Amino acid sequence: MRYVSTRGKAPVLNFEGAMLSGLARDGGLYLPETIPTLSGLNDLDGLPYDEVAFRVIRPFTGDSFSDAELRGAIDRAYARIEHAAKAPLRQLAPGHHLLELFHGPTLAFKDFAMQLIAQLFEIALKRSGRRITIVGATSGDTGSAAIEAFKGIDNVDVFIMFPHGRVSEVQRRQMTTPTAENVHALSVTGHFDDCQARLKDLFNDHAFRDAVGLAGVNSINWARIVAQIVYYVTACASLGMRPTDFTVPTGNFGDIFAGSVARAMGLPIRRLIVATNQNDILHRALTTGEYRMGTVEPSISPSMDIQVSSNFERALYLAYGGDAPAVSQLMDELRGGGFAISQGALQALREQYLSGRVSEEETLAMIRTIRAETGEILCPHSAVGVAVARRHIEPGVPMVTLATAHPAKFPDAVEAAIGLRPALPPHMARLFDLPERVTRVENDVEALKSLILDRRTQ
Ligand SMILES: Cc1ncc(COP(=O)(O)O)c(C=O)c1O
Ligand SMILES: N[C@@H](CCOP(=O)(O)O)C(=O)O
Repeated sequence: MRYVSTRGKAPVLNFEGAMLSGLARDGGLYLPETIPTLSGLNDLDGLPYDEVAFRVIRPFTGDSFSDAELRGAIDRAYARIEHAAKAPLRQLAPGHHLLELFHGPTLAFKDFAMQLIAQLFEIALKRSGRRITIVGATSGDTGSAAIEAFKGIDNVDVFIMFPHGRVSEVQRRQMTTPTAENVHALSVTGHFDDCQARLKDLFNDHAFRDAVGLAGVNSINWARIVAQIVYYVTACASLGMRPTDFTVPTGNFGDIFAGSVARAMGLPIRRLIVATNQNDILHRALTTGEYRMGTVEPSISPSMDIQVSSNFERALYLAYGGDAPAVSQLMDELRGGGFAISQGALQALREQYLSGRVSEEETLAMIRTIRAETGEILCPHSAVGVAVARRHIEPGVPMVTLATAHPAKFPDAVEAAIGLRPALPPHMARLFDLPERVTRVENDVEALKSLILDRRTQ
């Protein structure tokens, strides 16, 4: 399996190379040259999650990992997800199901991919003896999942940038309370897009990149996307492999893009619906054909307060028929504030994705409604998804909404909706008693570089 960059000017790599690179050297994102077909779809129902994960991920990894290495990594990763089904489906209403992705150690869907890639990084680094520096940008959940998954792993230093004052207190404490010396939480002035832009600046400085062995674990990393395909497969298997719709709370477009790869592998996914909060650039782009940046308004679903949606580049690459120069041109225009999608590409995108936007009031109302109707307490991101899904349910077609985080990660929003604060699970009971370790950093790439050079293990 060979991986190519969306911008067409980076070396073609195998799975391990693409995984350890994160962002391609030309600034683009890696994609496989072809998407493999998943055989035996009708034999998957009832199989353990780990077995389905092996069958889904194996075709992407090529000769990078032996079967035994991949199975071992999967077993160790998913042993940490505290639900027998790992990603259980819960019926909210006839025909509407919630795919619960928050039973991992940091209570968000990110654990599914992060736990696995930490295992794969460890195997690859042990084999090569290389040392790397992971830098990540987070609006709260990627960072906590990365710190949890990579803390204490040999040959890796981890630096996570989060926007100062714009993550929930639980998310911040998940990043600032671990004591492992190889992890560093950085509170950056600005918003998530600033963190993500600085991350790309670091990758695009090749001298720095090579000096520190820079690697990325955001969903710019193809290995993240691969691991996120698996739960679409288990959901379809549980629903009898019949045409099914999915609604996905969306920010960086990684989770929904994994759904489109699942469909390309042969899954009977009928519609993929992008659900955004008031930061609705993706909904506007799919509706109008114009991808134009405005200002980010902090919301009660902060993990989706994003304007530069990194994986949209992968979707554009496919919609433009693999025309890397066209994608590079759009990304240049994005630096000036936005771009217009060609008619042909817009039509191709609309064949792949529908979309909807949910206001703050609608999000709160949906948390209340679902609590009253079913007893389930949604996190605000999942509530955005459920609200959009309910506009699109059609008789006879199951709708699955991805529940991307546990409500206890966002107690203020939940309390504003239903007047109670959901309890953290027992393994996080001491979170508010632990001392925090965090460094304040300006939104400045040179300041970040010197901090990383200074703190990383030599
Ligand atoms: C809880 C939660 N829901 C939804 C999203 C959006 O997912 P994606 O960035 O893959 O679109 C995120 C952040 O990524 C998140 O943390
Ligand atoms: N919502 C995310 C933003 C980063 O997303 P990623 O999937 O690209 O890592 C977060 O919680 O950090």
